[in-house]
Parts: sequence; structure tokens; C-alpha cells
Amino acid sequence: MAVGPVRVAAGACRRVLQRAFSLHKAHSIKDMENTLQLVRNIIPPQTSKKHKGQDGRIGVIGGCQEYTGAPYFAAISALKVGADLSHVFCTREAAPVIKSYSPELIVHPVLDSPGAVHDVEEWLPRLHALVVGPGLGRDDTLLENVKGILEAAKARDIPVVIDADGLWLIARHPALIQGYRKAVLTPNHVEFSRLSEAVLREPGNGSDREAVWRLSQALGNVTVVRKGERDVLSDGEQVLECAQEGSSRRCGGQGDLLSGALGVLVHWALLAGPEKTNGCSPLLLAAVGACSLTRQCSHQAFQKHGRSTTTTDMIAEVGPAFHRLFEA
Ligand SMILES: NC(=O)C1=CN([C@@H]2O[C@H](COP(=O)(O)OP(=O)(O)OC[C@H]3O[C@@H](n4cnc5c(N)ncnc54)[C@H](O)[C@@H]3O)[C@@H](O)[C@H]2O)[C@@H](O)CC1
Ligand SMILES: Nc1ncnc2c1ncn2[C@@H]1O[C@H](COP(=O)(O)OP(=O)(O)OP(=O)(O)O)[C@@H](O)[C@H]1O
Ligand SMILES: [Mg+2]
Repeated sequence: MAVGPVRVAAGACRRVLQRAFSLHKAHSIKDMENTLQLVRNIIPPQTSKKHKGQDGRIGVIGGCQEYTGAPYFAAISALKVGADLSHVFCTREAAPVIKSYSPELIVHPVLDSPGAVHDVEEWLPRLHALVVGPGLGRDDTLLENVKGILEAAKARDIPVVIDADGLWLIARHPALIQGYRKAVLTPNHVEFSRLSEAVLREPGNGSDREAVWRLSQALGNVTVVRKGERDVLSDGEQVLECAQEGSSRRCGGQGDLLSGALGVLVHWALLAGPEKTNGCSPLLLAAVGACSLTRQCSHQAFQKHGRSTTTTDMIAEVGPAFHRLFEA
């Protein structure tokens, strides 16, 4: 059940977020509850009046010869969070493999074709958000195509979540994303250092919080989510931390779940409008939601499967974890 808007001013919103996601461990249950309440505000209500597609049409740009799991994890997570349609734009040979994982994904084998940018561009008017990078690989031709796709998405004001090899591309060409306020970058530890080196000419010096804030500022307030033992999030103004209990299991693919979930939440947060977000950055709220959800999935899956937990087990927890965090 979606809960009505919390009436707090921007300053109050900032205080709520800072208390709940502070550097110190002593989060009160009430502070965390207030923060999750803000995320709940952006979740669209489920009604019988909606048509297919209204709750989100998400596109994942990634999937190549080596990596077919990552784009699948991202795209299926978007659906499980609540998007209506999830597309994957991948290379020709990755497509049948990704299709075989799930009949629920719409898979376009276009990313290595000469007309890749045009082919994806044709779909852009029908997409609410793009998740760029899971399983993309680092082939120069593919990356060149993704540059064109990013430019086309920006021209249409489409929100983009950039992860994995998409971040490799951004580290080489930061101008691609500079100042684009509808972008969220989701680096892991190594990806963050690479970006910091490229943008700030330093390997992420200073405290975690300061380093994330500086990178976001340097990129013109692009939202940055640095994943790790605690996730650190900044839009160049506020810095938040998410310490939702996760697990000690570090199998591959958890970041892909996060980026796919974030694709939907970014769309919902922007759609909700300032009345629902109460002065908070919609992208930051979406990121808080995606980080909390991923970690809660990890926690629940680990309780059932322990050491053998895999990302597939976490994806099976998306529904129950979402309900527990945002609807209970
Ligand atoms: N099943 C799949 O198809 C998967 C594919 N993946 C894809 O694999 C490609 C490369 O991604 P990588 O994440 O390996 O990126 P990189 O190729 O940049 O490698 C990062 C390296 O850093 C290490 N690392 C990660 N966190 C660290 C930390 N906190 N401290 C020290 N070392 C750390 C990792 O083990 C990895 O070897 C991407 O396209 C990604 O999407 C991954 O998403 C995992 C799952
Ligand atoms: N040490 C840790 N303790 C708890 N949670 C962690 C830890 N490191 C990462 N996480 C969580 O795991 C999830 C994925 O982060 P991770 O750093 O593994 O991303 P990634 O390397 O991009 O993953 P992927 O394998 O999908 O590429 C995030 O939700 C993050 O909060
Ligand atoms: Mg990753």
C-alpha cells in the first residue's frame, strides 16, 4: 500500500535523511522509518485504472559475448520491483542466451550492429529510464555505440543509471555525463577509484563521504552511489549513508540487481513530483530506496541459503523485501 506524502520542508527533509543515514551506528528505528517513509511517497499506487507500461518501461544497455547474466539480473530486477516492461539492448550473440533465461524480457540484438544508435533511439520515446553498463564489456565499437545512445538519451531528458562497464566509458569520457542531473552513477570500490582518478586526478582521497561528495560536485551534481560495506550517496549537496543490514555474501550480480531496481525507482521519483518528495532530490531518494532494497534482499536470501546464496536467490526476495520495507 502506498502511503500519503509526508509534509516536511526541504530543510526538515535533509535532517531526516541525515539522521537516518549518518556516519554513526546509532540509528533509531524511528529515524530509519522516517526515511523509508519518504521513499514510500514515490511509489505509485496500484489501481485498476492503469494501462500496461504506466508503471515503468525500462531499458538495459548491456550484454555481450562474455556477460549475459548481468543484463538479465538488472532487467528482471526492474520488473520484480514493479516496472511493467523491461527491455535489454545487447549484442547479436548475447540475445538468444538472455531470452532463454526469461520469457519476460524484451531482447533487442542490436548493440553491435552498424545502426545500433539509430535502432535504440527508435525505442527511446517509449522508455522511461535507461540502465547503462551491466555486462556491456569494453569493446571499443560497443562503447562508441553507447556514447551515441547516451547522447540521444540526454537529448530526450531520459534518466540514466550508469553502472559497471558504463562507468568504464564515463571514466574515459567524463564529459558524456558532466552536468546531466538525471544521471546516477553506481560504482563499486574499484569503479569509484577509477572515476576519481579520471575526474579528480586522485584515487578517492579523504573520508568516504567527502570523496563521494567531491566526485558528484566535480561531475556537476550527477548523483553518485558508492557501494560497499556501507553505501555512500551524494548529489553534490547532501551526503547520505545506507547501512541497512545486508549479508556477508559477496557473490557477483548484486550490483546489477541494484542498478535495475534503481532504474524503476528513478522513474517513479521523477514522476512523483516535488509535492511527494518534499524538497528532497528525487534521484537521491530513489538511490536510498534501491540501496535499502538490495541489502534487504541480500539479508533475506542469506537467512535462507547462507553461504550458497546467489543473486538469483536475492531476486526471489525482491517482492517480499519490497513489501517489508515500503508497504508493510
Ligand atoms: N553474471 C554476470 O554476467 C556478471 C557480470 N558482471 C559484469 O562483469 C563486468 C566487469 O565487472 P567487475 O565488477 O568485475 O569490474 P572490473 O572489471 O572493473 O573489476 C573490478 C574488480 O575489483 C574487484 N573488487 C570489487 N569490489 C572490490 C572491493 N571492495 N575491494 C577490492 N576489490 C574489489 C572485483 O573482484 C573485480 O575483480 C561488468 O560488465 C559487469 O556488469 C558482474 O556484474 C557480475 C555478474
Ligand atoms: N562489504 C559489504 N558489506 C555489506 N554489503 C556490501 C558490501 N559490499 C557491497 N555490499 C552491497 O552489495 C551490493 C552490491 O555491491 P558490490 O560492491 O558487490 O557491487 P558490484 O561489484 O558492482 O556487483 P556486481 O557483481 O553486480 O558487479 C550493494 O547493495 C552493496 O551495498
Ligand atoms: Mg558491478
